[in-house]
Amino acid sequence: MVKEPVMSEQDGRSVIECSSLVRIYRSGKLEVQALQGLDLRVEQGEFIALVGASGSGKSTLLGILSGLDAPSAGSVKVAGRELAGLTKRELLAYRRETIGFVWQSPPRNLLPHLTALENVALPQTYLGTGRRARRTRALDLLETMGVQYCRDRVPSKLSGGEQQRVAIAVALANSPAVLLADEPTGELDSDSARTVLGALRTASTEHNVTTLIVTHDEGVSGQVRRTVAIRDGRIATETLRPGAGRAAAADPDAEAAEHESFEYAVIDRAGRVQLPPEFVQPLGLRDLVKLTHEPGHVGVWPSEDPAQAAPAHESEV
Ligand SMILES: Nc1ncnc2c1ncn2[C@@H]1O[C@H](COP(=O)(O)OP(=O)(O)OP(=O)(O)O)[C@@H](O)[C@H]1O
Repeated sequence: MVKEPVMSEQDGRSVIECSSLVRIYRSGKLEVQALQGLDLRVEQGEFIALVGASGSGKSTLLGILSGLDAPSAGSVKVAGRELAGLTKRELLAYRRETIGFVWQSPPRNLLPHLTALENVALPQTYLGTGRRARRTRALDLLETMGVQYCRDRVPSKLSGGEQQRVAIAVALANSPAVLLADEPTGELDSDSARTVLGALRTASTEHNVTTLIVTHDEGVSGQVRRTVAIRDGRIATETLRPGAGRAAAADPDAEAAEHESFEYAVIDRAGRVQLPPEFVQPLGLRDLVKLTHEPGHVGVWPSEDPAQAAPAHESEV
C-alpha cells in the first residue's frame, strides 16, 4: 500500500501543522470551547511533550490528530494531508497507516487473548503484509523495545511497564509517521515510567517517528527537548532544553546543555503574549507593565519605579 509522503506543502519538513484550530463541544444549550484557535507545528523526527492543566484541551487535540475527532474550524495537516476533508474510509486508513497511538491504561492498548507477538503482528494484516514478514517485524519490534522475552505471554501475564512497551511496538507496527501517546506513564511506578520513556525515545530515534506525548509527569516533560504548554485551548508557552535526549557519553556538550533551558512564550497574530507565572510572580507584575525597546530584545518592567527594577522578562526579537 502506498503512503502519502511525510511532507508539508508549506515548508517541506513539518509533520504536524495545526492552524487556528477550534473545537467546540455542544450539548443542549451549553457550549464548551475546548480548542480556541490553537497553532502548533511539529517538525519531522521531533520528540515533544504536551502539558497543561486538566481541561486545557490536550486530549481534544490528540483526538483530532489521531483522526478520532474532527475540528469545528481551522486546519490540521498531518504528514502533508489535510484531515478535515478526509472521508470515513480515508480516516480509517489514516489511523491504520499514519498514526500510532498509546493510551494511558495498559490494558486498553492490547487485545487480552492474544500474545505480545500476536498483538504486534495484528495491525500489519490491515496492510496486507504476509504472515512471515509480520512475524519477523513483530519480533524485531519487541526486541527494540526490550521485551522479546514477553513474546508468548498474554497481557495479563505482563507488568504495566512491559504492557506499555509492547503497546509501543504495536503502535510502530505499520511504520507510522507520527506516534501519539496519552499519559503513557500515568499508571506506572517511577522505574517503569523511566523505562517506558526510554522505549518511546528509542521508537523516535530508531524508527524516525515524530512523537508527541501528553503528560502530567515532570519526569517526562523535564527530559524532552521541547515541551509545549497548552492553556485554555491554545499553546501558551514552550520550553526548549537543547541538551535533553542527547547521550552525554556520546556528546560532551550534552551534559552541560542539559542544565540549560529556555522558556518561550507564544506571540499571537494580535501581538499578545502570555507571560508564565514564574516570570510574573517574583516581580509582582500586574495590571500595567512598562515596555522598553532594547537592542535586540524587549524589556518588560513593573510599572512602579522601573529604573530601579531588574527587567522582568527579556526576549530576543
Ligand atoms: N465530549 C465532550 N463534551 C463536552 N465537553 C467536553 C467533551 N470532551 C471534553 N470536553 C471539555 O473540553 C475541555 C477540554 O477537555 P480535554 O479533555 O481536551 O482536556 P485535557 O487537557 O485533556 O484534560 P485532562 O488532563 O483532565 O485529561 C474541558 O472543558 C472538557 O470538559
